[in-house]
Amino acid sequence: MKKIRVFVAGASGKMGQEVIRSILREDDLLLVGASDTRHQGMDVGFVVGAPRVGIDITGPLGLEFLRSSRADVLVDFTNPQSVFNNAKIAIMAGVVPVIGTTGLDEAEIAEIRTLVEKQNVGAFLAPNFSIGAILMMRFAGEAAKYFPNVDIIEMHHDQKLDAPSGTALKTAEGILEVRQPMIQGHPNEYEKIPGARGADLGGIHIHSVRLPGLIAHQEVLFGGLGQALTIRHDAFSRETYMPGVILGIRKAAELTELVIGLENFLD
Ligand SMILES: NC(=O)C1=CN([C@@H]2O[C@H](COP(=O)(O)OP(=O)(O)OC[C@H]3O[C@@H](n4cnc5c(N)ncnc54)[C@H](OP(=O)(O)O)[C@@H]3O)[C@@H](O)[C@H]2O)C=CC1
Ligand SMILES: O=C(O)C1=N[C@H](C(=O)O)C[C@H](O)C1
Repeated sequence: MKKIRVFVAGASGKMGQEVIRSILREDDLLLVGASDTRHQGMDVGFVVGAPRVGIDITGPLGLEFLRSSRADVLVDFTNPQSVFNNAKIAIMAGVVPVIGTTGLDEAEIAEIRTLVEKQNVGAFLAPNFSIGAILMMRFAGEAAKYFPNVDIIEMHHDQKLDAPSGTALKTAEGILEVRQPMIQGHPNEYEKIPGARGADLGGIHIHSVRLPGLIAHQEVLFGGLGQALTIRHDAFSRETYMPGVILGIRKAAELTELVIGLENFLD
Protein backbone atom coordinates (compact mmCIF):
# COMPACT_ATOMS: atom_id res chain seq x y z
CA MET A 1 0.00 0.00 0.00
CA LYS A 2 1.35 3.41 -0.98
CA LYS A 3 1.07 5.67 2.05
CA ILE A 4 -0.07 9.29 1.83
CA ARG A 5 2.85 11.49 2.90
CA VAL A 6 1.63 14.24 5.26
CA PHE A 7 3.36 17.40 6.48
CA VAL A 8 1.77 19.33 9.37
CA ALA A 9 2.11 23.11 9.78
CA GLY A 10 1.20 24.38 13.23
CA ALA A 11 2.47 21.11 14.73
CA SER A 12 2.85 22.43 18.31
CA GLY A 13 -0.55 24.08 18.38
CA LYS A 14 -3.72 22.78 19.98
CA MET A 15 -5.03 21.33 16.71
CA GLY A 16 -1.62 20.43 15.26
CA GLN A 17 -0.78 18.14 18.18
CA GLU A 18 -4.12 16.37 17.95
CA VAL A 19 -3.71 15.96 14.18
CA ILE A 20 -0.24 14.43 14.53
CA ARG A 21 -1.43 11.93 17.16
CA SER A 22 -4.25 10.93 14.77
CA ILE A 23 -1.96 10.62 11.73
CA LEU A 24 0.40 8.36 13.70
CA ARG A 25 -2.51 5.98 14.37
CA GLU A 26 -3.42 5.52 10.67
CA ASP A 27 -1.66 2.79 8.64
CA ASP A 28 -2.14 4.55 5.30
CA LEU A 29 -0.72 7.92 6.43
CA LEU A 30 2.96 8.74 6.90
CA LEU A 31 4.07 11.85 8.81
CA VAL A 32 7.00 13.25 6.81
CA GLY A 33 7.46 16.70 8.36
CA ALA A 34 6.28 19.21 10.92
CA SER A 35 6.72 22.95 11.26
CA ASP A 36 5.85 25.45 13.94
CA THR A 37 7.22 28.64 15.41
CA ARG A 38 7.29 26.99 18.86
CA HIS A 39 9.29 23.88 19.96
CA GLN A 40 11.68 24.22 17.01
CA GLY A 41 14.28 21.43 16.80
CA MET A 42 12.36 19.12 19.13
CA ASP A 43 11.29 15.65 18.03
CA VAL A 44 7.59 15.97 17.30
CA GLY A 45 6.82 12.89 19.41
CA PHE A 46 7.94 14.70 22.57
CA VAL A 47 5.64 17.58 21.80
CA VAL A 48 2.49 15.62 21.07
CA GLY A 49 3.00 12.96 23.73
CA ALA A 50 3.55 10.17 21.21
CA PRO A 51 6.59 7.86 20.96
CA ARG A 52 9.67 9.47 19.37
CA VAL A 53 9.00 9.62 15.63
CA GLY A 54 12.36 10.85 14.29
CA ILE A 55 10.94 14.08 12.86
CA ASP A 56 12.07 17.42 14.25
CA ILE A 57 9.85 20.49 14.23
CA THR A 58 11.25 23.12 11.89
CA GLY A 59 10.43 26.84 12.07
CA PRO A 60 7.82 28.57 9.91
CA LEU A 61 6.93 26.63 6.78
CA GLY A 62 9.41 27.07 3.89
CA LEU A 63 9.14 26.08 0.20
CA GLU A 64 12.40 24.15 -0.11
CA PHE A 65 11.90 22.23 3.10
CA LEU A 66 8.36 21.25 2.13
CA ARG A 67 9.55 20.18 -1.31
CA SER A 68 12.36 18.07 0.11
CA SER A 69 9.90 16.23 2.39
CA ARG A 70 8.17 14.88 -0.76
CA ALA A 71 4.83 15.37 1.03
CA ASP A 72 1.58 14.69 -0.83
CA VAL A 73 -0.52 16.79 1.55
CA LEU A 74 0.13 19.78 3.84
CA VAL A 75 -2.25 20.03 6.80
CA ASP A 76 -2.42 23.63 8.03
CA PHE A 77 -3.63 24.58 11.50
CA THR A 78 -1.57 27.74 12.04
CA ASN A 79 -3.09 31.20 12.29
CA PRO A 80 -4.88 33.77 10.11
CA GLN A 81 -1.59 35.63 9.45
CA SER A 82 0.30 32.57 8.13
CA VAL A 83 -2.29 30.44 6.38
CA PHE A 84 -2.42 32.27 3.02
CA ASN A 85 1.33 32.21 2.55
CA ASN A 86 1.49 28.55 3.63
CA ALA A 87 -1.19 27.60 1.10
CA LYS A 88 0.73 29.32 -1.69
CA ILE A 89 3.97 27.60 -0.64
CA ALA A 90 2.23 24.22 -0.72
CA ILE A 91 0.68 24.73 -4.14
CA MET A 92 3.98 25.98 -5.59
CA ALA A 93 5.67 22.87 -4.15
CA GLY A 94 3.03 20.63 -5.79
CA VAL A 95 1.64 19.65 -2.37
CA VAL A 96 -2.13 19.67 -1.76
CA PRO A 97 -2.98 21.96 1.18
CA VAL A 98 -5.66 20.77 3.61
CA ILE A 99 -6.55 24.03 5.28
CA GLY A 100 -8.26 24.01 8.67
CA THR A 101 -7.04 27.46 9.69
CA THR A 102 -9.79 30.04 9.54
CA GLY A 103 -9.49 33.71 8.64
CA LEU A 104 -8.80 33.61 4.88
CA ASP A 105 -10.74 36.39 3.16
CA GLU A 106 -12.58 36.15 -0.16
CA ALA A 107 -9.74 37.70 -2.18
CA GLU A 108 -7.24 35.23 -0.72
CA ILE A 109 -9.52 32.28 -1.46
CA ALA A 110 -9.94 33.55 -5.03
CA GLU A 111 -6.15 33.77 -5.39
CA ILE A 112 -5.72 30.23 -4.07
CA ARG A 113 -8.30 29.04 -6.62
CA THR A 114 -6.43 30.75 -9.45
CA LEU A 115 -3.09 29.30 -8.32
CA VAL A 116 -4.58 25.81 -7.99
CA GLU A 117 -5.85 25.99 -11.58
CA LYS A 118 -2.55 27.35 -12.88
CA GLN A 119 -0.40 24.74 -11.08
CA ASN A 120 -2.87 21.87 -11.59
CA VAL A 121 -2.67 20.98 -7.89
CA GLY A 122 -5.68 20.39 -5.61
CA ALA A 123 -6.55 22.21 -2.40
CA PHE A 124 -9.06 21.54 0.36
CA LEU A 125 -10.41 24.15 2.78
CA ALA A 126 -12.73 23.27 5.66
CA PRO A 127 -13.84 25.90 8.19
CA ASN A 128 -15.06 23.04 10.38
CA PHE A 129 -14.07 19.37 10.34
CA SER A 130 -16.66 18.06 12.81
CA ILE A 131 -19.63 16.14 11.48
CA GLY A 132 -21.98 17.74 14.02
CA ALA A 133 -21.09 21.23 12.82
CA ILE A 134 -21.62 20.19 9.20
CA LEU A 135 -25.08 18.91 10.14
CA MET A 136 -25.81 22.12 12.08
CA MET A 137 -25.01 24.13 8.95
CA ARG A 138 -27.12 21.85 6.76
CA PHE A 139 -30.10 22.01 9.15
CA ALA A 140 -29.74 25.79 9.43
CA GLY A 141 -29.95 26.10 5.64
CA GLU A 142 -33.11 23.98 5.69
CA ALA A 143 -34.72 25.96 8.55
CA ALA A 144 -33.95 29.33 6.92
CA LYS A 145 -36.34 28.48 4.06
CA TYR A 146 -39.17 28.72 6.62
CA PHE A 147 -37.63 31.07 9.22
CA PRO A 148 -35.85 33.94 7.46
CA ASN A 149 -35.15 35.81 10.71
CA VAL A 150 -31.99 34.35 12.20
CA ASP A 151 -29.15 35.32 14.53
CA ILE A 152 -25.96 33.32 15.12
CA ILE A 153 -24.14 33.14 18.44
CA GLU A 154 -20.71 31.53 18.21
CA MET A 155 -18.77 30.84 21.43
CA HIS A 156 -15.08 29.94 21.59
CA HIS A 157 -12.08 29.70 23.92
CA ASP A 158 -10.38 33.03 24.60
CA GLN A 159 -7.22 32.18 22.58
CA LYS A 160 -9.07 32.40 19.27
CA LEU A 161 -7.71 35.15 17.01
CA ASP A 162 -10.39 35.59 14.35
CA ALA A 163 -13.97 36.75 14.79
CA PRO A 164 -16.50 35.84 13.72
CA SER A 165 -15.51 32.18 13.48
CA GLY A 166 -15.12 30.51 10.10
CA THR A 167 -18.04 28.25 11.00
CA ALA A 168 -20.34 31.18 11.77
CA LEU A 169 -19.44 32.81 8.47
CA LYS A 170 -20.03 29.60 6.53
CA THR A 171 -23.35 29.10 8.34
CA ALA A 172 -24.46 32.61 7.37
CA GLU A 173 -23.28 32.16 3.77
CA GLY A 174 -25.26 28.90 3.57
CA ILE A 175 -28.38 30.66 4.85
CA LEU A 176 -27.90 33.44 2.29
CA GLU A 177 -28.04 30.80 -0.44
CA VAL A 178 -31.67 30.10 0.51
CA ARG A 179 -32.89 33.50 1.74
CA GLN A 180 -32.23 36.94 0.26
CA PRO A 181 -30.31 39.58 2.24
CA MET A 182 -32.83 41.57 4.30
CA ILE A 183 -33.01 43.94 7.27
CA GLN A 184 -33.77 42.18 10.53
CA GLY A 185 -35.09 43.96 13.59
CA HIS A 186 -36.67 47.41 13.66
CA PRO A 187 -35.66 49.58 10.65
CA ASN A 188 -34.99 52.49 13.04
CA GLU A 189 -33.04 50.55 15.66
CA TYR A 190 -29.71 52.00 16.82
CA GLU A 191 -26.76 50.83 18.91
CA LYS A 192 -26.11 52.64 22.19
CA ILE A 193 -22.75 50.86 22.32
CA PRO A 194 -21.15 50.11 18.91
CA GLY A 195 -21.28 46.39 18.15
CA ALA A 196 -24.28 45.72 20.39
CA ARG A 197 -26.16 44.06 17.54
CA GLY A 198 -23.14 42.03 16.42
CA ALA A 199 -21.64 41.69 12.95
CA ASP A 200 -24.13 41.87 10.08
CA LEU A 201 -23.98 39.62 7.03
CA GLY A 202 -27.00 40.09 4.79
CA GLY A 203 -29.07 40.99 7.84
CA ILE A 204 -27.94 37.93 9.82
CA HIS A 205 -26.45 39.18 13.08
CA ILE A 206 -23.43 37.23 14.28
CA HIS A 207 -22.36 37.51 17.92
CA SER A 208 -18.92 36.27 19.03
CA VAL A 209 -18.35 35.16 22.61
CA ARG A 210 -14.77 34.46 23.86
CA LEU A 211 -14.36 32.86 27.29
CA PRO A 212 -11.85 30.60 29.02
CA GLY A 213 -13.21 27.09 29.48
CA LEU A 214 -15.03 27.01 26.16
CA ILE A 215 -13.85 24.97 23.15
CA ALA A 216 -16.19 25.67 20.20
CA HIS A 217 -19.95 26.12 20.36
CA GLN A 218 -22.58 27.69 18.14
CA GLU A 219 -26.29 28.42 18.29
CA VAL A 220 -28.33 29.33 15.24
CA LEU A 221 -31.51 30.99 16.49
CA PHE A 222 -34.56 31.30 14.26
CA GLY A 223 -37.60 33.36 15.22
CA GLY A 224 -41.04 33.06 13.64
CA LEU A 225 -44.67 33.81 14.46
CA GLY A 226 -45.14 32.71 18.06
CA GLN A 227 -42.22 30.30 17.95
CA ALA A 228 -38.46 29.98 17.98
CA LEU A 229 -36.13 27.26 16.80
CA THR A 230 -32.56 26.83 18.06
CA ILE A 231 -29.96 24.61 16.41
CA ARG A 232 -26.91 24.12 18.61
CA HIS A 233 -23.59 22.35 18.23
CA ASP A 234 -20.93 21.85 20.92
CA ALA A 235 -17.38 20.63 20.45
CA PHE A 236 -16.22 19.44 23.87
CA SER A 237 -12.74 18.42 22.72
CA ARG A 238 -10.53 18.79 19.65
CA GLU A 239 -10.81 15.03 19.01
CA THR A 240 -14.18 15.87 17.50
CA TYR A 241 -12.42 17.22 14.38
CA MET A 242 -10.12 14.23 13.81
CA PRO A 243 -12.30 11.85 11.74
CA GLY A 244 -12.99 14.80 9.43
CA VAL A 245 -9.33 15.78 9.18
CA ILE A 246 -8.29 12.20 8.35
CA LEU A 247 -11.06 11.93 5.74
CA GLY A 248 -9.98 15.31 4.35
CA ILE A 249 -6.36 14.15 4.00
CA ARG A 250 -7.38 10.96 2.18
CA LYS A 251 -9.74 12.78 -0.19
CA ALA A 252 -7.42 15.74 -0.76
CA ALA A 253 -4.61 13.49 -1.97
CA GLU A 254 -6.75 12.82 -5.08
CA LEU A 255 -7.87 16.43 -5.73
CA THR A 256 -6.97 18.58 -8.72
CA GLU A 257 -9.20 21.57 -7.84
CA LEU A 258 -10.12 23.71 -4.83
CA VAL A 259 -12.86 22.13 -2.72
CA ILE A 260 -14.42 24.05 0.19
CA GLY A 261 -16.27 22.23 2.96
CA LEU A 262 -16.16 18.71 4.40
CA GLU A 263 -19.76 18.19 3.29
CA ASN A 264 -18.39 17.59 -0.23
CA PHE A 265 -16.83 14.34 0.99
CA LEU A 266 -19.82 13.04 2.96
CA ASP A 267 -22.60 10.86 1.47
N1 LIG B 1 -11.37 23.77 10.59
C1 LIG B 1 -11.58 23.33 11.83
O1 LIG B 1 -12.34 22.37 12.06
C2 LIG B 1 -10.85 23.98 12.96
C3 LIG B 1 -10.10 25.09 12.72
N2 LIG B 1 -9.40 25.65 13.73
C4 LIG B 1 -8.54 26.77 13.34
O2 LIG B 1 -7.19 26.28 13.28
C5 LIG B 1 -6.30 27.32 13.58
C6 LIG B 1 -5.34 26.86 14.67
O3 LIG B 1 -6.04 26.67 15.87
P1 LIG B 1 -5.31 26.22 17.21
O4 LIG B 1 -4.59 24.93 17.01
O5 LIG B 1 -6.34 26.32 18.27
O6 LIG B 1 -4.23 27.42 17.38
P2 LIG B 1 -2.86 27.41 18.18
O7 LIG B 1 -2.48 28.83 18.40
O8 LIG B 1 -2.94 26.52 19.35
O9 LIG B 1 -1.82 26.75 17.15
C7 LIG B 1 -1.32 27.38 15.99
C8 LIG B 1 0.17 27.06 15.89
O10 LIG B 1 0.67 27.43 14.61
C9 LIG B 1 1.93 28.07 14.81
N3 LIG B 1 2.27 28.87 13.63
C10 LIG B 1 1.98 30.17 13.37
N4 LIG B 1 2.48 30.54 12.17
C11 LIG B 1 3.10 29.45 11.66
C12 LIG B 1 3.81 29.18 10.44
N5 LIG B 1 3.96 30.13 9.50
N6 LIG B 1 4.32 27.95 10.23
C13 LIG B 1 4.19 27.00 11.17
N7 LIG B 1 3.53 27.19 12.34
C14 LIG B 1 2.99 28.39 12.59
C15 LIG B 1 1.71 28.85 16.08
O11 LIG B 1 2.92 29.26 16.68
P3 LIG B 1 2.94 30.67 17.52
O12 LIG B 1 2.01 30.53 18.65
O13 LIG B 1 4.37 30.81 17.90
O14 LIG B 1 2.47 31.72 16.54
C16 LIG B 1 0.98 27.81 16.94
O15 LIG B 1 1.87 26.92 17.58
C17 LIG B 1 -7.17 28.54 13.95
O16 LIG B 1 -7.31 29.36 12.81
C18 LIG B 1 -8.51 27.92 14.29
O17 LIG B 1 -9.57 28.81 14.04
C19 LIG B 1 -9.42 25.17 15.00
C20 LIG B 1 -10.18 24.08 15.30
C21 LIG B 1 -10.95 23.39 14.31
O1 LIG C 1 -10.52 28.42 16.70
C1 LIG C 1 -11.18 27.38 16.95
O2 LIG C 1 -11.04 26.73 18.01
C2 LIG C 1 -12.12 26.91 15.94
N1 LIG C 1 -12.14 27.49 14.77
C3 LIG C 1 -12.94 27.15 13.67
C4 LIG C 1 -13.84 28.30 13.28
O3 LIG C 1 -13.38 29.46 13.27
O4 LIG C 1 -15.02 28.08 12.97
C5 LIG C 1 -13.67 25.83 13.84
C6 LIG C 1 -14.13 25.57 15.24
O5 LIG C 1 -15.18 26.43 15.52
C7 LIG C 1 -12.98 25.75 16.24
